[in-house]
Amino acid sequence: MKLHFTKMHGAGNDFIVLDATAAPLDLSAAQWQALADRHFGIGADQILIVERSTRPDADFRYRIFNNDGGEVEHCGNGARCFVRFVSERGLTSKRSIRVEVQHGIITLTLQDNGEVTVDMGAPILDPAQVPFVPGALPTRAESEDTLYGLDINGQTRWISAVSMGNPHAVQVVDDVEAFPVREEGPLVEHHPAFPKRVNAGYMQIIDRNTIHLRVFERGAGETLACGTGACAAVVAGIRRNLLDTPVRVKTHGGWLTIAWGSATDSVRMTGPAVTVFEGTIDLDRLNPPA
Ligand SMILES: N[C@H](CCC[C@H](N)C(=O)O)C(=O)O
Repeated sequence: MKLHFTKMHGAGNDFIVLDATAAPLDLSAAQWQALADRHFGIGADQILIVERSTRPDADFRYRIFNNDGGEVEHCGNGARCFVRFVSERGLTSKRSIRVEVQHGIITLTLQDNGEVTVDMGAPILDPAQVPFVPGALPTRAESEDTLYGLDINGQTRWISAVSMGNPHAVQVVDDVEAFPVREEGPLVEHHPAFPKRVNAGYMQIIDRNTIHLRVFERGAGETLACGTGACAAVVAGIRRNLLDTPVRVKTHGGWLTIAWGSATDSVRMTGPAVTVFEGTIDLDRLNPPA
């Protein structure tokens, strides 16, 4: 089965984008994983599926698969690429579109300078909805936020639990480049207090309007940037009274700008969305390792 795809990235977080507006695309988790494999397939952090929405209040539907083959609720960098994709392929003449994701409707807008702004909706702060089950974990109040102490390799790591539709555990660290993100990230990702696993964010506060951020993503490992992770980190930093909106977020793949007014406000993310190349792949020839 031949598949036409577009390879894109948002601040270095890279995607295979597939147009399923004419016909549905339902592959197995193993096939998604094979497509995203960087040696046996095309290679990407996530796969984005573009569909028409059946809802009257949305133009498109957006499905996301991590490179481990699992379907997830949201992808912020992917949302920016989504609107560039539908615009470049002539699937819409609108510059601002409403897109149905698992947890609601988001609005994506192509800016005149080529960047994209996404209204990501309000953060979800109720632990049960993250989902996060703190149980008897130690807690610490800091301004409006409640921090939870995870035992990671015998060290207590204090995290904020935030959902942007997908789960995030955000830590503040002194030096994000020196921190053992790749060693500790998987331990946070699979911590039993997160029944659906979790994206592990590590932010260094540069000043009240600037952070450096690394994210060990659920189902993908450390990526060059994580859009929902940047939103979750800024929400946590503002609630801890460490940051003021708007916040510039430096990632290994580039800069994002995140704005958030208050608890019920939407988080607004602005950043790049780049089309790298297009191609065709024959699914029947994909031979991932057993
Ligand atoms: N790994 C994430 C999905 C992709 C999020 C990220 N690439 C973004 O830009 O938000 C999860 O399992 O929730």
